Amino acid sequence: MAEHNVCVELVRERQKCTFEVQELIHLIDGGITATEERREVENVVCTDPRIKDVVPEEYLSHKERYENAIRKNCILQEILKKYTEKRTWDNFRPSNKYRISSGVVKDISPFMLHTGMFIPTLVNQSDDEQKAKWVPKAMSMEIIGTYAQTELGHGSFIRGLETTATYDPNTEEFVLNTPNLTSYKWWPGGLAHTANHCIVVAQLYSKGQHYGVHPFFVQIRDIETHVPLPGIKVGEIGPKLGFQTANNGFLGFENFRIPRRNMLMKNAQVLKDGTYIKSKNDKLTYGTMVFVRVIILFDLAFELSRAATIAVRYSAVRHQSQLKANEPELQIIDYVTQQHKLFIGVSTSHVFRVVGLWLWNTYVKVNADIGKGNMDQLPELHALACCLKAVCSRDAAARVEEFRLACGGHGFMTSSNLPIINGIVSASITYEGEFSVLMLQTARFLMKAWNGVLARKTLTPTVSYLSKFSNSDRVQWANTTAGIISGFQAAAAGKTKEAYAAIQSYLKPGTDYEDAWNSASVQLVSASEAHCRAILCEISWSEMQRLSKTVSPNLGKVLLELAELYLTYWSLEKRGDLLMYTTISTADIAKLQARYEELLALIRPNAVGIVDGFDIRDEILNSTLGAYDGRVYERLMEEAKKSPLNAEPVNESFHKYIKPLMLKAKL
Ligand SMILES: CCCCCCCC/C=C\CCCCCCCCCC(=O)SCCNC(=O)CCNC(=O)[C@H](O)C(C)(C)COP(=O)(O)OP(=O)(O)OC[C@H]1O[C@@H](n2cnc3c(N)ncnc32)[C@H](O)[C@@H]1OP(=O)(O)O
Ligand SMILES: Cc1cc2nc3c(=O)[nH]c(=O)nc-3n(C[C@H](O)[C@H](O)[C@H](O)COP(=O)(O)OP(=O)(O)OC[C@H]3O[C@@H](n4cnc5c(N)ncnc54)[C@H](O)[C@@H]3O)c2cc1C
Repeated sequence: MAEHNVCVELVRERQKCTFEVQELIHLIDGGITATEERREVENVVCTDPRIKDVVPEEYLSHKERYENAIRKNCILQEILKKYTEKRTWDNFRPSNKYRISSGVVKDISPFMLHTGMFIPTLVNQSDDEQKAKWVPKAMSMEIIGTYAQTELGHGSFIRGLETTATYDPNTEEFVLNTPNLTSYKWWPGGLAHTANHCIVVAQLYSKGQHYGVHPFFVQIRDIETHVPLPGIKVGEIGPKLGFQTANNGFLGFENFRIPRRNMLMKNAQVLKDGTYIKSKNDKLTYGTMVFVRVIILFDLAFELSRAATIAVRYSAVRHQSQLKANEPELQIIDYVTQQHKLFIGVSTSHVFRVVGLWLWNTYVKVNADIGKGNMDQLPELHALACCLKAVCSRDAAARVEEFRLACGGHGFMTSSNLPIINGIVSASITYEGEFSVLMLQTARFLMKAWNGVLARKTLTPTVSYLSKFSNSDRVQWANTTAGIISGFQAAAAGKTKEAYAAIQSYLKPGTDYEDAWNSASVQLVSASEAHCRAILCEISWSEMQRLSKTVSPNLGKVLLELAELYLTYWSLEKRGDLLMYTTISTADIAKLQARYEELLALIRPNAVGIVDGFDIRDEILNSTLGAYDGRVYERLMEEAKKSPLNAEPVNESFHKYIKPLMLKAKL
């Protein structure tokens, strides 16, 4: 970016920066080559003239917006394919594909479920022969798919799904049916008019027996004409709070037949005569959801980095109010309340990225063990993925909303892109497992772990701290990062113990365990949250410490400041818990508050440099407020002028309605 076009505030901010921004960019990307490759492909995509919209997408009708999203995403696929053929991008991460898609359409790609869930399910749930047949076609986009699990009547409770797949040994086919209105598939992204195939999760019946939900590979449209196949009822579910271009659909089946080998058979099988071969673990059917819950953390870190870049740059450009009489109006970033709104969001993006990588590595290891037949660590991975997906999505939505508020009125403009990012992030609290539902899954694991504590068993690594803090009432507090982490673990242990005790207290004679569980469930969710916060604090601190040793001292210092800010912010937010479960005093809290304010001041000079370190191109930011040059007001006006209402000085509604109204008023 040519520095001469940059507004004076951002030039000054960049001069103040105490570390090398390029070094931070390489750290986030995973190396210099990775940065170069990402930039190369972003450059090719974002400078393609076919990608640029003449009319901003938010002015298009619902239908036009979808068609435009498809057109541009097809160009993106074409470019990516061409480049992948040309060279091997060893360092080009899958997450970069997602990142680039934000430079193509502002909202969600209708192909997201193809990449995010259809392909992963084919890879993880098909046997070798099925994989060889389907995966190359899906990878090359010869076929386009989605993941159809949720129904009108059931989303969370997968065992309650109603779509049936009944095996007919005479023809060696499954017959798919949608028995009720509530059994219609409802929500899958790209299902409405994009996909010609999908993974359908349905209740399996064979030889008159019911075997629970299983995944099936189903073609729903003709490959040539795209017309829905006979027996398929498919359409779009309509506008939503966000995800306008995701093309979410509904789907019903009427005696729709698929070959026997279209059941994904890596885990369970149905033989030609209808004999059912059970999976080693029936929860492996839920494997794609675990995978997606893990990668959602990267997505949240990225969306937070976009919102942070917009709000921090804008806050450096924007001047408002005088702190002292006769002095110039302050850059709003110099108000400490503004720093309080901004910097925790910046640091949270780093925390989610490093914890996301840790979770990804855990996932890879556990998955490799599962491949060798060892399922021992699956419950721990499931419990981790559930609470991290739930808490991080909720936190990310709160942070994006705070960034929007930090931009005042202009943050409410669609052209700021904060409302669209808000919609994208809010959706993630619900999809891939609703917040409370996932938190209660982790709580199940915690209750079992507490049984282990009582039985003096050795606990699995992520809950081993429960044993350490099981006996003491209030844990000794220390105003250090190690002390904070111990404090969070003590709070998690205390809450787990209390939730466990609450269940026991509700378990009066004649009360079922499930009812006692329900009565204690507010406490169970609270225990899950505390456990998750302990993990976020412990892992982010150890990872940021490790990373800080791999970079220059100046950058290392900034990374540690961001990590400490995260710990200190959450200690202050959760001071009530710390007062209950540790010996923290009011004097200790005052010290934490003082350190927090000190950290805000330390981060302040580097704030613009830190968000520059996310290295998000203007085309991917899509924001009038966040562009690299800081020409906020010019861009707001340029975008306003694009409103179709500004194409004519007098709108015809004046003559049709307003004038008659005014004339009637005169009478
Ligand atoms: C290098 C990185 C690459 C990065 C690439 C980045 C690219 C980014 C690109 C794209 C991003 C992808 C974005 C994708 C967008 C997705 C859009 C949304 C899609 C969807 O929403 S699909 C639908 C998702 N639906 C759900 O999530 C439903 C939620 N419900 C459930 O999961 C379950 O029903 C339940 C867990 C709530 C309950 O199940 P149930 O069978 O009733 O089980 P229980 O009786 O409660 O428990 C039984 C037992 O099983 C354990 N268990 C449950 N689930 C699992 C599991 N998944 N794995 C392992 N174990 C499980 C449970 O804990 C119980 O154990 P216990 O009895 O206690 O021992
Ligand atoms: C933008 C978006 C995209 C989506 N994409 C897809 C897709 O591609 N494919 C697909 O299959 N699905 C998709 N979904 C569906 C999504 O996975 C479900 O909406 C989600 O799993 C929640 O299920 P539900 O809607 O049935 O909510 P419900 O389960 O009905 O939740 C409603 C309320 O009930 C509460 N509740 C439910 N069960 C319990 C319980 N056991 N204990 C306590 N409280 C409970 C919840 O906490 C919540 O407050 C998408 C959803 C959205 C919003």
